[in-house]
Amino acid sequence: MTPQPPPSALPPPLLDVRDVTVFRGDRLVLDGVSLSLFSGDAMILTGPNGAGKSTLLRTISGLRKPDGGTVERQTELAWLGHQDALKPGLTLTQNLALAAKLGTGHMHEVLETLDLTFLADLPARLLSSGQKRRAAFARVMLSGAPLWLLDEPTVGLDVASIERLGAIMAEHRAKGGAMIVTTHVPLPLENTRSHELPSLANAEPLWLS
Ligand SMILES: Nc1ncnc2c1ncn2[C@@H]1O[C@H](COP(=O)(O)OP(=O)(O)OP(=O)(O)O)[C@@H](O)[C@H]1O
Repeated sequence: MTPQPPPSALPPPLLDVRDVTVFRGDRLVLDGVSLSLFSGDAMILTGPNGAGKSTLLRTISGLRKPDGGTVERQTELAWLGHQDALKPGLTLTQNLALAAKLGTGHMHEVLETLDLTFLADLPARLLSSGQKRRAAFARVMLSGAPLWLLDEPTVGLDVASIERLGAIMAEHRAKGGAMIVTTHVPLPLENTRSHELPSLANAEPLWLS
């Protein structure tokens, strides 16, 4: 007979970050950061400019390796960086075509949800900065990934768009997704957890032994 887990056993976290240390140049930016993320979680990553929020998200995403510690995840992720990464001469739909092909989201649905349908055939160079940010976020939705790493998703967004983003995030969590979000403005999200990164900017340069 297959042994069953005890009824009280918690499911494993979608993401488990243990004692992560990262240097940039000769500076220690992340010093032993640990956090876990479970299905339905929304974690707000806070800290002053330069505290290492983007560095942590890039490390979790696998874009850079930690100098110490481990990052374990049980699921696919989608990462939204500072750059919107849209090709100016391609239309919005053309820009999103690859993400739609590789992911499980539906282009029509995602454009509608983000109020981008009326811009679908416009070259990206003609989009406003807030529209570009929404377009970049469309890639995250198109991926269908359960784990979202969102680096300042609200930059350039108006109040209505921030409200819409909050609703999208809440729906993602309700479906079992999870996210880490860096932001310098309050988000319309309930029951969030927060993780504050201290600024190590004034620390003496250190070297790995
Ligand atoms: N390529 C690089 N080489 C060396 N140092 C870097 C590099 N990129 C970033 N840094 C440094 O790493 C530190 C953390 O930067 P990071 O962008 O992760 O901070 P942040 O908390 O996201 O800041 P912000 O709130 O301004 O977006 C900063 O001191 C920055 O100067």
